[in-house]
Amino acid sequence: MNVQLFINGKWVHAENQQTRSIINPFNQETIATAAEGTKDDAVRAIVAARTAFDEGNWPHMPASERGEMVRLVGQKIKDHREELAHLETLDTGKTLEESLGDMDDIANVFFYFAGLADKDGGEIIESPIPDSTSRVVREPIGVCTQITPWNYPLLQAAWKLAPALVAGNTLVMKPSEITPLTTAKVFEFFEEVGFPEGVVNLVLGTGTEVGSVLSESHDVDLVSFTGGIETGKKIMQAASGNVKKIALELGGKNPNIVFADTDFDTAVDQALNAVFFHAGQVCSAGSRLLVEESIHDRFVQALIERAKRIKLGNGFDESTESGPLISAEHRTKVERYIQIGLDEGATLAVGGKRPDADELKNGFFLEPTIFTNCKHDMRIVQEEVFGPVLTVETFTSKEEAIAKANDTIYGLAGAVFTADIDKAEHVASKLRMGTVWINDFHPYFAQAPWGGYKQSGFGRELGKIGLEEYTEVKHIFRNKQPQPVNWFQS
Ligand SMILES: NC(=O)c1ccc[n+]([C@@H]2O[C@H](COP(=O)([O-])OP(=O)(O)OC[C@H]3O[C@@H](n4cnc5c(N)ncnc54)[C@H](O)[C@@H]3O)[C@@H](O)[C@H]2O)c1
Ligand SMILES: C[N+](C)(C)CC=O
Repeated sequence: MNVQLFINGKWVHAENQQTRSIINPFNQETIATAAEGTKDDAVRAIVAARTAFDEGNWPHMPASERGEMVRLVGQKIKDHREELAHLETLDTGKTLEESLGDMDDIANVFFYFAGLADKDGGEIIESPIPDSTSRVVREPIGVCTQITPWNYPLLQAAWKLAPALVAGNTLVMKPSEITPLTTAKVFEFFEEVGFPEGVVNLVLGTGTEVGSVLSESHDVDLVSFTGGIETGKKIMQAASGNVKKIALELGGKNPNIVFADTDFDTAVDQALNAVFFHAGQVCSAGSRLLVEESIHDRFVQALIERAKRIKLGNGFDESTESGPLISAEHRTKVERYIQIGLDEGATLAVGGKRPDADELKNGFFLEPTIFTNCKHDMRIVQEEVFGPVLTVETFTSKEEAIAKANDTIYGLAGAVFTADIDKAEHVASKLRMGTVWINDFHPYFAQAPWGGYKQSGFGRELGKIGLEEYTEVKHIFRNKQPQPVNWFQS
C-alpha cells in the first residue's frame, strides 16, 4: 500500500520523493509506504487551501449543501467500516473490536456535524438605537490547519475535519507521521464525494518539517492541534506570528476517585478499564487511582489480580484484550517512567517489564503495571506517562480526594465512583476538568463537548461548541435612516 499527499484535488508524491515505512507495532512488519512531505509541500497545500477559501465557492455555498457532502463522507466511512478498522488495527495495534467502535463513533461525528450545518441562522439583536437593525452571524474562519496524534488516528482527525468543513472553512490536515493510513483513506472519500479543489488537503510528514509550517504560516487563520503538551507549547509560540486562532487538545493525568461506599466489583472493573484500555495510550486514561483508605488493600489486591490476567496479543485475535504500545521509542519512554517510579520509592505491585511470551517478542508490549505507596509529588504521579501504568494513592475525606485530584498541571478528565449521588455531584462540581464522569469512565460522543482545563489545553471539540470553534462571529449593524452626525462643526 502506498499513501500519497492530497493537494489541490490531486494525489501527489512528496516534492523530494521521500517516503517512510509504516510499521505494524504488533510485529514490526512494514504495512505501507507513505510519502514524507516537506516544508514546500506544506506551503503548496496552504496555498491551495487559501485560494479555495478566497476565490472559491465553498465558503459561500448553502450550508445545507456542505452538510450533505459531509454526510456523504460519513456514509462512506460507515460503508467501509471493516476496511478502515482493519487499517487502524494494523497501524496502531489496538484491538479490532476497538477500531470498529472507533469507526462507528467517527461516522456519527460526520453525521452529527452534517446535521448541524444549517441549524444556526444567526441572531437578531434588539437594537437600542432607533431606526436600525442589528444581527449576529457566524462565518467561516478561513484556512484551518489540523495536526493529529497516533493513538486515535482517524477519530481525532474526524473531530476536526467534519466541523471545519460544515462551517465553510478550507483545510490542511497532517496526521501523525506514524499512523497516516485511515486518514488518507478518508481523503479518497472526499475526492469521490466531489469536494472542490483545494478545500481539503492532506500533507503527511513530521511535526518539525510539516507541522511547523502549518503552525507558523501567515496564510493560515486557525491551527487545531491534538497531541502532547510540549508540542502544544511550540505550536502556540509558532502561531503567535500572525495571531492566528489556536485550539489545543493536550494530555492528561486523570484521577479516578473511588469512595468506599461504591459497588466494589464495578469500581474495580472500571478502574482496570480506565487505565489499561488501549494500553493506557489514551489522553483521558484513568492513570491516577485515588481510593478511600478503608478499602485500599482489598481494592488494590483485586486490581492486581485482574491486571495480571489482561490478555496481551495481536489486535486481530478475538481473545486479545490489549495490543502493544505504538513504537519502540514510546515503549522506552514508558519504561523510563517505570524506572523513575522505582527510583522515587513507589512500590511496583505488578508488571513493570516486557512480557516473556515468545509470540509477543516482536511487538512493543509492556505488562500492565501498578505502583502502590505513591506520594503525591512523585513524577510518576504528576506527569503523563501515556502507557499501561497506574499509580495508587489514598484519601480519607472527600476534601482530600478533591485536592489531590486537582493537584496536577492537567485538567482533562476525571471520574468519581460512589453510591452517594450528592457526594458525587459535589466532587464533580469541584474538579477542574473538562469532563467528569460519575460512576463511569471514558464515555465521549459527538453531541457533548470535549477539551481540557489548565494545561490540558483550550478550545472544545464535538458538540455545538465544536462547530462554533470553527466560526468567526460578526455583528452587522444597519442604520435604516442615515443622517449627518454633526459632531464636527468646522
Ligand atoms: N486532549 C485530547 O483530546 C487528546 C487526544 C489524543 C491524544 N492526546 C495527547 O497526544 C499525546 C500523544 O500523541 P503524540 O505522541 O502523537 O503527540 P505529539 O505532540 O508528539 O505529536 C502530535 C502531532 O504533532 C506533530 N508535531 C510534532 N512536533 C510538532 C511541531 N513542532 N509543530 C507542529 N506539529 C508537531 C506530530 O507530527 C503529530 O502529528 C499525548 O500527550 C495525549 O494525551 C490528547
Ligand atoms: C479523546 N479520546 C478519548 C478519544 C482519545 C484520547 O486520547
